[in-house]
Amino acid sequence: MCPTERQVFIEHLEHYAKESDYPGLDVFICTADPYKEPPIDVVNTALSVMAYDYPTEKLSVYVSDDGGSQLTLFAFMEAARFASHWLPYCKKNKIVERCPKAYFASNPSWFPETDQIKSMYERMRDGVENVVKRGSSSHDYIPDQREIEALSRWTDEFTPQNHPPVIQVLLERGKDKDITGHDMPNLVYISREKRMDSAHHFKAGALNVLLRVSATMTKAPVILTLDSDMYSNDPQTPLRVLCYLLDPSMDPKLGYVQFPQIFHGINKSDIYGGELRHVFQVQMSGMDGLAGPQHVGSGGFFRRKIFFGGPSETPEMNQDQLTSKSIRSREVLAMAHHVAGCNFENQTKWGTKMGFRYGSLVEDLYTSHQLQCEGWKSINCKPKRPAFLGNSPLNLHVLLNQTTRWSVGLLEIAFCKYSPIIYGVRSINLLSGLGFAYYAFWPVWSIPLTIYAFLSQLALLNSASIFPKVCISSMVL
Ligand SMILES: O=c1ccn([C@@H]2O[C@H](COP(=O)(O)OP(=O)(O)O[C@H]3O[C@H](CO)[C@@H](O)[C@H](O)[C@H]3O)[C@@H](O)[C@H]2O)c(=O)[nH]1
Ligand SMILES: [Mn+2]
Repeated sequence: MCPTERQVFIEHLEHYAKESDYPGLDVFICTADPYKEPPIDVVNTALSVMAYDYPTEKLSVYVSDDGGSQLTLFAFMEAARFASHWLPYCKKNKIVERCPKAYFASNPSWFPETDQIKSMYERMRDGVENVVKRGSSSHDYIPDQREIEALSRWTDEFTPQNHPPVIQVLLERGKDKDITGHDMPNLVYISREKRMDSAHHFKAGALNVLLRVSATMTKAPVILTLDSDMYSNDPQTPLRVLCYLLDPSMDPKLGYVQFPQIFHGINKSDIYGGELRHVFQVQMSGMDGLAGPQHVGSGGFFRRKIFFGGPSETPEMNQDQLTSKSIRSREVLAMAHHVAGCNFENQTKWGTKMGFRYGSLVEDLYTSHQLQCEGWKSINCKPKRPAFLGNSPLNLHVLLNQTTRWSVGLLEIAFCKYSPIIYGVRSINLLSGLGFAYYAFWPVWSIPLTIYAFLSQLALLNSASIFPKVCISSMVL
């Protein structure tokens, strides 16, 4: 039991891995509602990771749109065009802040092309915001026939809860080039199939579709999960992760590297405690001193294989590599649509032994507990410059909604057969298990807290004493 803080030296990475040996990286970004999570913010998150200091031929970004919204797809079509200017701009000028919204808001140093890039960004932003305000994209503004066809899949029968899968490759590396002629990373939009009569399992279901679709296209050994509002704040983050994953002396059971969620825009007094400092700054370092921190939904770099069995098992994955084929080829797209179907998981181990686990709204804690019970370890990575920055609830209504969702999800974990107090007590060390149990039973705190909030006032009104008198003998204890 020893709270752990770690440090890596990225400049030493080159001593034990050449750039050509870096593993592929698939980034998963989830969004679920174009009105609650504005598409321009999701686009900013995607652009910030597309501009990572990582070999472009190894980088792919997959966006899951559970809102099944034409508006989000339209925003990404615009983003793909803007990316061809933004990525070379960042790399040429060694920009650190690669989320365009944050960059232009930060009063950046001015380069000769900054004015032009800024006005391009503003044009894209205004275009996307106007389309969201109007509620639909007008085909007159779209120059590309392929894009018009993609957007015309939104027919009258198409609703967010009932629609076929939509998968659109917006950028393909090796084919699409930026304005300087360099490759751009893959960018793929996915809206999985939804039917009223089949369970979609919320975010866990979306992530499992991303796991499968990416396996038909790129199958990178390393995966990063991000919420739509968590943009990258440091382009060197994947290299930092490689310092752990490629370290020859590292425990081979290391399954994932977790970054804390850090929020921006919280007011100084943080009246709702939205910073969650006890979780992200204190408890995760403590868990790191045991078997490792839990996954916190966003900012987790996973080895793909951990979703297919324990460290000693041979992963039950289809080994046929499709990576040599174009991701726009008919075969690859047919397979991708097939695995994004809502009946694909029937009678399979998805959600029980494979992928993100179903059964709790807090799928991150639930899945990472089970992964640790299977023997996987994790690491908490907390660099000085936050790797990601996200939004936290800024009003009481959103906060109460989030707390209710978390409480329901945590109690689902506390009282199921995978409850940390009964499941894995032998395979995971006792203190780690207690750590997970502490989270799972966290909503129970509401009972003593509510009593404490009312009892003293009621006692005062009724002139009753609730505390022992100083003179009684038990007070000595
Ligand atoms: O059916 C769904 C529901 C949610 N999401 C996405 O999941 C993410 C998190 O959902 P949000 O509504 O923002 O929940 P929060 O309570 O803010 O999220 C915290 O808690 C979740 C549950 O533990 C974690 O998954 C998140 O990473 C963590 O930031 C967002 O990007 C959503 O777009 C989906 O993709 N499909
Ligand atoms: Mn959120």
